Amino acid sequence: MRIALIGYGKMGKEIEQIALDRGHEIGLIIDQHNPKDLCADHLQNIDVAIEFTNPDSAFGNYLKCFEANVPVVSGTTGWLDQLPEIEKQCAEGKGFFYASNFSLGVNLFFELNKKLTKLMAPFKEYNVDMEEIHHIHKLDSPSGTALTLADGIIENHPKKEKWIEATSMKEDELSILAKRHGAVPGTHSITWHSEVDEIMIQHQAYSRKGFALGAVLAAEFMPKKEGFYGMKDLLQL
Ligand SMILES: NC(=O)C1=CN([C@@H]2O[C@H](COP(=O)(O)OP(=O)(O)OC[C@H]3O[C@@H](n4cnc5c(N)ncnc54)[C@H](OP(=O)(O)O)[C@@H]3O)[C@@H](O)[C@H]2O)C=CC1
Ligand SMILES: O=C(O)C1=N[C@H](C(=O)O)C[C@H](O)C1
Repeated sequence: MRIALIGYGKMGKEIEQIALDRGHEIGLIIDQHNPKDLCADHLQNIDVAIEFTNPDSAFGNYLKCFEANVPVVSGTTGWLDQLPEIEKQCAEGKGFFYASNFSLGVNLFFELNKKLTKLMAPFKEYNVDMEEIHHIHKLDSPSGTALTLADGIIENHPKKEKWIEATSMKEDELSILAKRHGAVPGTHSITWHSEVDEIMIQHQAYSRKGFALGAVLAAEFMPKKEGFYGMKDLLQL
């Protein structure tokens, strides 16, 4: 498979290594210094583009790939206000795969979070909050993963209506505390606490390898596909 890497930073480089190990070819590399190369001519022989850039660049990159009819796998976070336009283009025949987190472990953690929320919801003795810790270079906050976890709680808890990036005493608000520290690849913790005890579930990434492998597996899934896909389609969760 010929892959275009859009974004050649921490994730782009990790993905390149795994893609080469799995026998793929990197046909094009785009970063901030050469974004003009992201045009239909250069994308001609590309089977799939993998996009890991930043919240401001991602949407424009998707549209350029769509113009060239190249399906996109994207892990960039912080652009979801433009999701309706991407969904519209997918309904019209473009191919797009998005995950706030591509690791197998986090996607199992998403399911565990929903199940635990359903179990805890009837017990008013317990309230819930979330903490995420990432490296100091991260641009968006809370993380995309934290927002997916928050959706999993809000959809399954009758009292929680919205998340807030602060400590909240309000019953309808889910507090998310975002911390930035050193080179942490990504740690997410959810704590259900009562006056007498607490139950905590946590996912801690040891490196970016799990994210990168998931993105390459998604890329292998996407060539010639139309529509909007996510990890549930890939992992059949
Ligand atoms: N879904 C998931 O599983 C994961 C998602 N992420 C997300 O992926 C994104 C990237 O993360 P990470 O690799 O750590 O970030 P980095 O900052 O290390 O890399 C970003 C890359 O994007 C490039 N870039 C910036 N603007 C453009 C542009 N207009 N066109 C093309 N390339 C551009 C940068 O170029 P230059 O080097 O020249 O500045 C750099 O190569 C973030 O949004 C992060 O939250 C991260 C890990 C896992
Ligand atoms: O920026 C990162 O590094 C990460 N971003 C994703 C997110 O926002 O959830 C996934 C992972 O946590 C690493």
